[in-house]
Amino acid sequence: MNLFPKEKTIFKRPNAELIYIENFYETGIASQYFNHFKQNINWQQDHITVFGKTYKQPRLTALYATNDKPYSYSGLTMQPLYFTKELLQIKSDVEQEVMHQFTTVLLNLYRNGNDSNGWHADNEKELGKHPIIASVSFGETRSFHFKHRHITEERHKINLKHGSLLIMKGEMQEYWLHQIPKTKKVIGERINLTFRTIL
Ligand SMILES: O=C(O)CCC(=O)C(=O)O
Ligand SMILES: [Fe+2]
Repeated sequence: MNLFPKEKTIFKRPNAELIYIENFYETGIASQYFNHFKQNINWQQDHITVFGKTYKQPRLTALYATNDKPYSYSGLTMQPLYFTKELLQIKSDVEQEVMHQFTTVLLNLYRNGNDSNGWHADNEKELGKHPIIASVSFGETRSFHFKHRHITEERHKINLKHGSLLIMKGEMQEYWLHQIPKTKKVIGERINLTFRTIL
């Protein structure tokens, strides 16, 4: 039980709302989760197809869900494994904060600064219109960039820290793109969990 109120930063932008909670998990707990997921998740390097060309994804991923619904993006279909006890605990912590139920978590392991996640929106049709996406980060801080599709001045960054929670809602996936760019800095690993709802 955390007796300190969690500090929330709310970014209200045209067609989007983001909420960032830096200390969602305290450092010690976040480090335990990092080590646990590093060892126990079924990490895979899948191939994606973009504009007819096939590439190795520049990070490792895994999919877990409370149902058997697959998740498809960039020409790739992932079949989920069933949630583990640790993933269920985090899902329940996040659900209490967001007041929304999730079915699925996509995990990303960025092995170093060369791993990345290119400009995209989480707008697959199985997520429904205007999905709520909750993203938990463990390990190395990485910069999360987001830009509006039509308003060029609307371009922002948030450093996603160890133990943080970022919530994306509203029309964000329709009007904005986001990415985790590569960095030339020599940095360690980062694990990210993005909770989604696929019914
Ligand atoms: O690693 C992150 O913080 C973002 C992950 C992401 O955008 C995704 O998996 O769709
Ligand atoms: Fe995303």
